[in-house]
Amino acid sequence: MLTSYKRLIITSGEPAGIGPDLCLILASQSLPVQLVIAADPELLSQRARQLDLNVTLTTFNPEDRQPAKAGELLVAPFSLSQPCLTGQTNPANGQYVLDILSYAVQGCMDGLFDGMVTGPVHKEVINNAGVPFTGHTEFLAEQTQTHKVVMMLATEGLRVALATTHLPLSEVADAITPDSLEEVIRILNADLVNKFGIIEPEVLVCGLNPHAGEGGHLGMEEIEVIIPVLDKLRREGMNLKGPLPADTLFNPNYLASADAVLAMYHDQGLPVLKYKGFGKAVNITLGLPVVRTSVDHGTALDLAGTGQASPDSLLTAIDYAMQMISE
Ligand SMILES: NC(=O)C1=CN([C@@H]2O[C@H](COP(=O)(O)OP(=O)(O)OC[C@H]3O[C@@H](n4cnc5c(N)ncnc54)[C@H](O)[C@@H]3O)[C@@H](O)[C@H]2O)C=CC1
Ligand SMILES: NCC(=O)COP(=O)(O)O
Repeated sequence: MLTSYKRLIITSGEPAGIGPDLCLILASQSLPVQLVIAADPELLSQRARQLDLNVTLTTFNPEDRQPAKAGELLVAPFSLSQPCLTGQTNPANGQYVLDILSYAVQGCMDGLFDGMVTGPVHKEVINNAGVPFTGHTEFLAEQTQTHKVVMMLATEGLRVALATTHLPLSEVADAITPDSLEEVIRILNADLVNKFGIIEPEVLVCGLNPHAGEGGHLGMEEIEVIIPVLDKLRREGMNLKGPLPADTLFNPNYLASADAVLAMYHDQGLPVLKYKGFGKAVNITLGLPVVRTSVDHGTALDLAGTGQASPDSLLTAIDYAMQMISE
């Protein structure tokens, strides 16, 4: 019997951070999927020596589909602009990080890969390299010419999606318009159904202001924007609760029956999610034409090359991607 294995591209992220370490740790096990690591092979060899890991690096051949074998990494080779010092970022290598991401997403669009799993990047370094960059989420939307995507993080027992992504706090209220909120909820609802198999998802929607505006005494966005959008979508049959005060929503009574929480901004929802599941959570971009999952953590420059970085979130991200690409 001929088995065709699915293929995931893993982007190794910021070279000075723990991304390369985690890719090397992946080689400690076999998996029923082909993993291709996009990275500089010299960097991987250097980091493997630092970590005392014995890993064979083989150049990726698109004609060959084999599952990931313990002890070996398939590498799609890229070259750093300048040698990398472990733990020390260098803007000269910012474009390397972006080239890898572009290759991965284009490969997914072209059918070379079935999905992409991203290692952590350092947003500031890429900006210091002269390229405006707020995050993978926005970059991948742009590269795939997708008008709207939604960031959602998930861990055991909790999913948190965001109405806005990487925005200065001062711009958040203006960014939550009736149209944008409606689009976000439609994408979230559709992907919970289509990608997660939930028949009638229940979504808890946070207010923007303290106590969800306290009847308009602490802000008008709930009355002017959020409630009308929720009412409209409820009339179409969506199961939406809220707007609920974000400080009391994250309790077992509300969460027991919920399939996801929609927070209005990054730091309203993600601290709760990361408190519950940091290191074992996954970041998923909803609404993209390709499957993209990611680690829940950053570059952890302090841990690069030390052997102390946990691969659990990367493994969770691979696991989610495998579920999302399985037919
Ligand atoms: N997926 C991505 O590309 C993400 C990138 N970042 C970027 O990472 C950079 C650093 O961000 P920070 O806020 O310092 O967050 P961070 O996640 O890199 O570090 C926070 C703390 O968690 C620890 N940590 C992180 N990952 C770990 C792992 N796998 N195993 C064990 N401990 C781990 C670190 O040592 C540190 O103590 C920033 O530039 C940020 O934008 C942040 C979050 C996600
Ligand atoms: N807090 C999540 C995060 O910042 C990662 O965002 P992205 O790079 O996946 O868009």
